Amino acid sequence: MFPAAMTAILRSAALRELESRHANAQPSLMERAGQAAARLALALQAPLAAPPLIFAGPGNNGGDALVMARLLRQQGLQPVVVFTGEEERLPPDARHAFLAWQQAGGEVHSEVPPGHYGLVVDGLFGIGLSRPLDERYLSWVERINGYGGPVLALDCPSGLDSETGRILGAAVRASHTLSFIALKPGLLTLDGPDCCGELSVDDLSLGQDLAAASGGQKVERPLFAAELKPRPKNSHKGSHGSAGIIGGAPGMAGAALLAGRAALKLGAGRVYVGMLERLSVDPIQPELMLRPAEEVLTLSTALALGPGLGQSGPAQELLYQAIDVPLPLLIDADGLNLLAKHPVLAGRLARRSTPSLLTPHPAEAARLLDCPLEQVQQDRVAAAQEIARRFNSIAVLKGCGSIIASPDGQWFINTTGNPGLASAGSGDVLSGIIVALLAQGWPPLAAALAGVHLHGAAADAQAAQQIGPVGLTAGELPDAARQLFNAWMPDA
Ligand SMILES: NC(=O)C1=CN([C@@H]2O[C@H](COP(=O)(O)OP(=O)(O)OC[C@H]3O[C@@H](n4cnc5c(N)ncnc54)[C@H](O)[C@@H]3O)[C@@H](O)[C@H]2O)[C@@H](O)CC1
Ligand SMILES: [K+]
Repeated sequence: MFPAAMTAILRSAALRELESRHANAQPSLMERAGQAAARLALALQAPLAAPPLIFAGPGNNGGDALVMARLLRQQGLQPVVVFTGEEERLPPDARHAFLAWQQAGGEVHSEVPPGHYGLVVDGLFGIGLSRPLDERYLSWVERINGYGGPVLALDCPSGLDSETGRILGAAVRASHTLSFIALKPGLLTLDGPDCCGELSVDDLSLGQDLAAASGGQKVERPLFAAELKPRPKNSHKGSHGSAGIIGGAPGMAGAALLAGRAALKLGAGRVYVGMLERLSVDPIQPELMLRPAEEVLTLSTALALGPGLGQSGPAQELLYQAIDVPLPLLIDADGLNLLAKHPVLAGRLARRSTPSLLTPHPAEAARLLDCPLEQVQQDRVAAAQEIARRFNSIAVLKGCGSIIASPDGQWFINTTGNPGLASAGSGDVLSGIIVALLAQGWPPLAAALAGVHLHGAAADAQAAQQIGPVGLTAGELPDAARQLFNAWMPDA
């Protein structure tokens, strides 16, 4: 198992609750945070050939930075501290750290003294950032980003909203971020991954409390490893389910074929593709069985509806019928747009007793929630949870740091993947991967987690060979995903 701290993601309310329960801990949580930061700085070694430049802000994040400065000084380093707050307005723990720094002989500066610095430490703001940066802080962030050497952000890169991953005016671009207690959603989604650099977590010895804390989890293989089962030698194609893909209106046949090819390569025993565009064979992948869409509804053991479906009358009718078939059902693309337009269909979906999965990108999510796109991106976790709740479905909100939410309130953030996935057809491949797992009998949440994780990991594997991120095509993903999936399987 992964240690809980590597996977737990807490929103600030849960973090504050944990912090207040440990308000009298010895050493204090702030002392532990400073120790962890000093340890990481020392481990980075090379940047310490010159003094570290440590920015300490007006709150407890600044307090962490001041503890760190004191501990580095004890190690014989000569940190230079720039303090941007007001001493008399510091919260108690940070004020204590401020006085301890002074008692240890440290000085605080209000401007950066000229000199050469080996490492810049960003202790301006953590989870307490509550409004966009003003001119003064914009200019501090610009200075930090213009420095050019390694930058270690404490808890969260300043300017990044740790709840949501939004940049509030400007944000520090760190080379390393050390998150305290647990991960935060904003580090993993939207703009967070571009700001954090190499992300690590120190649980400040609260690991025991994390399992009980209410929050989400980073998607890691142990979450679905129980479903990675070697195949019995005595297998036949009927043993591995039949994935059905419905979509492919005239002019959009490629979407359904991509999903079908992905489903085939992720191990569905049979793949039926029911297209509105009547093709008789996929010459690239003749294993795909192309059938009238209505037939696919009855032949499959799991369904994905939407890739290239269009929003015609027949498309709407197919969605209506698919909702009524008691099989695991994934809905993507125009299937989602139809759901958003037709509340009757949405109501029927929410009342289904077999599992449903929705895989919107942010614009589709906004249509489902009938809200502006910005509202979805302002809080991606909340948006995914609301879709899951409203449609009684597992929701996969795609984008940088895809969010997976289930109707029972669980939520997850996936961190595999790269900009190579931001291209046409990539979502169709994801649908194909997930429906293949559903067809093979995977529980729906495990199928969604594994599918999203694998899809991203396949893109990462391609990028590692310079087949991307620029120019990675969706058609190149299924082979890479297949290779990884087989590598992840335990030996028989
Ligand atoms: N409270 C605790 O027990 C612990 C807190 N820790 C640290 O404390 C941080 C949270 O501390 P705080 O709640 O004090 O919050 P921060 O230190 O993140 O910032 C809050 C301060 O910044 C000001 N502020 C917010 N947005 C601003 C803006 N845009 N421009 C100018 N000023 C702004 C607030 O008025 C407040 O003074 C965590 O991220 C973590 O680094 C750690 O030491 C672990 C323990
Ligand atoms: K920070």
